[in-house]
Amino acid sequence: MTDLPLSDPSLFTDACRVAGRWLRVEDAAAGIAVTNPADGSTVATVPSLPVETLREAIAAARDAMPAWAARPAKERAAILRRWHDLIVANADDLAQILTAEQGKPLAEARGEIIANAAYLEWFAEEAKRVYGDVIPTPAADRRVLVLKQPIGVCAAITPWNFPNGMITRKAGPALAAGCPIIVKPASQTPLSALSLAVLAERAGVPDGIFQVVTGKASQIGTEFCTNPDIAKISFTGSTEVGRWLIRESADDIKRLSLELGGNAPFLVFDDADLDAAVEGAMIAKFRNSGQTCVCANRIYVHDSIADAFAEKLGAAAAKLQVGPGTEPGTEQGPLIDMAAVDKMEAHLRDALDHGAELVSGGARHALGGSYFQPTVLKGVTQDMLLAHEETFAPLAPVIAFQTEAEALTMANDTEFGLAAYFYTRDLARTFRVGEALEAGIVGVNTGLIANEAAPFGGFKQSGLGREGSKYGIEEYLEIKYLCVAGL
Ligand SMILES: NC(=O)C1=CN([C@@H]2O[C@H](COP(=O)(O)OP(=O)(O)OC[C@H]3O[C@@H](n4cnc5c(N)ncnc54)[C@H](OP(=O)(O)O)[C@@H]3O)[C@@H](O)[C@H]2O)C=CC1
Ligand SMILES: O=C(O)[C@H](O)CS(=O)(=O)O
Repeated sequence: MTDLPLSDPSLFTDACRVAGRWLRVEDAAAGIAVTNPADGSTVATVPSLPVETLREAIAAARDAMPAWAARPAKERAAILRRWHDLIVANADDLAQILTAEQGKPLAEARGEIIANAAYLEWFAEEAKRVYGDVIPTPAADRRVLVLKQPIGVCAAITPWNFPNGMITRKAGPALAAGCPIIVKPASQTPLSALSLAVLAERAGVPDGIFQVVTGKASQIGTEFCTNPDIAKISFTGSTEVGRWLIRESADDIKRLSLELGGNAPFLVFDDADLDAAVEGAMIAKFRNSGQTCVCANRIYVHDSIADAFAEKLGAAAAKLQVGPGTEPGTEQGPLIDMAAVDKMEAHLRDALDHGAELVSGGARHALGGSYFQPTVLKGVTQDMLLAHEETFAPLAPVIAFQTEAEALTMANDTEFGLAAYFYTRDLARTFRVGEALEAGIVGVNTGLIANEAAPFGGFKQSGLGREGSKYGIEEYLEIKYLCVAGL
């Protein structure tokens, strides 16, 4: 079935999980080939399910929900916890599967899996703490009781950049709240989702509660948006598709959580620890080959240290070992596809044509395919393309600024507002800048900001809702109050 070096080969499956059955390409009219970006080889072919099968999955979720929601939270929590433990125990195998379809280095794949399995553990705990309220009312003979109830059948549409983690982030709170969830993973990276379904079954997640469907995105998206049995859609991906989901689901007023594009600014003030800022920028920019929604897209550095910062960043970037994710020592894998390379080159060319200077990198990598040299530019200005569009690739542009006010104006000059970062040792500036940045997540003296205890999500066109933390489960709950009279 696969030549990947797995301790447990049964974790690798090309079958979708629908209504308690495993459906292969033979059960569908067509298949979707999954390609290894490291060498272009075909890893597997998953089914392109017809809409009738998708409707079956939705009906199975609807039918399975009452029993799941009625189980004591402690029981749902125990199942989520078991699923978490199985993921952690099998993290090496899951990393192999992830790297084979996505390209990131094995260590990063493992990191993604462990860090995001933590959302299952976190929400297993939160399941037990979905508290209501008793509210005093203006009438002496009445009380208002506030209950929180599961929102209904949920659908998740997830991207290729975190094929494992974006699923546990959504499934954790949904299942904890008492909701079933149907996941449609990215067509480029469905195998991680399918392996999670194998482990969910082993953990005791009942049939219909966690299902994975693969197929034509627009067809699945339309069904999710228009099927009356779907109450909520949680999406991570491009802003364009996020807007489409809002429009398409408007008639049914579906609940939506949207984690969309970013264009994160990374500010380095003249009082910052320069080496720490370089280290943070390396993580915020080059993790996952620059393909994270919280990637530092624009690096603003005080004019007095901009050249020194660019040289240090360029030197660090030039040292990154580029190669197949499975090769020991690899720090940057291939980009997901050639379209990603084209976008990187368009941004690079535009910057160079308008006067930016190359500090390091700047070309496709000798390995060919979608490998690209980690690249650092200086002398970048705010009018260049890369200051306004998410590059989603290993391109680090350094833009000099003179004053804090100017840095903030440039940082906030975007329709996006997911993440922002800044480096300073000045306490007053920490609060001033932290409060002024228009972003849902602000990293202060760090380039790594996500964890299960924190609310992850954006301002402006970066989306709606939050994942993780005590706030994350609210996205999967409805508030109801009982007005009890005649007391
Ligand atoms: N916020 C983030 O983490 C991410 C941001 N992006 C940004 O988006 C850009 C484009 O990446 P891309 O992969 O095209 O992102 P998309 O938004 O197209 O894809 C993300 C997910 O949405 C699905 N999808 C696409 N069209 C529809 C539709 N009409 N209805 C329902 N689901 C749909 C995809 O399915 P399928 O794979 O089958 O097409 C995939 O599962 C990136 O360069 C980056 O800037 C991308 C990925 C993640
Ligand atoms: O791209 C994303 O969705 C996030 O960047 C993943 S992470 O930063 O939370 O790992």
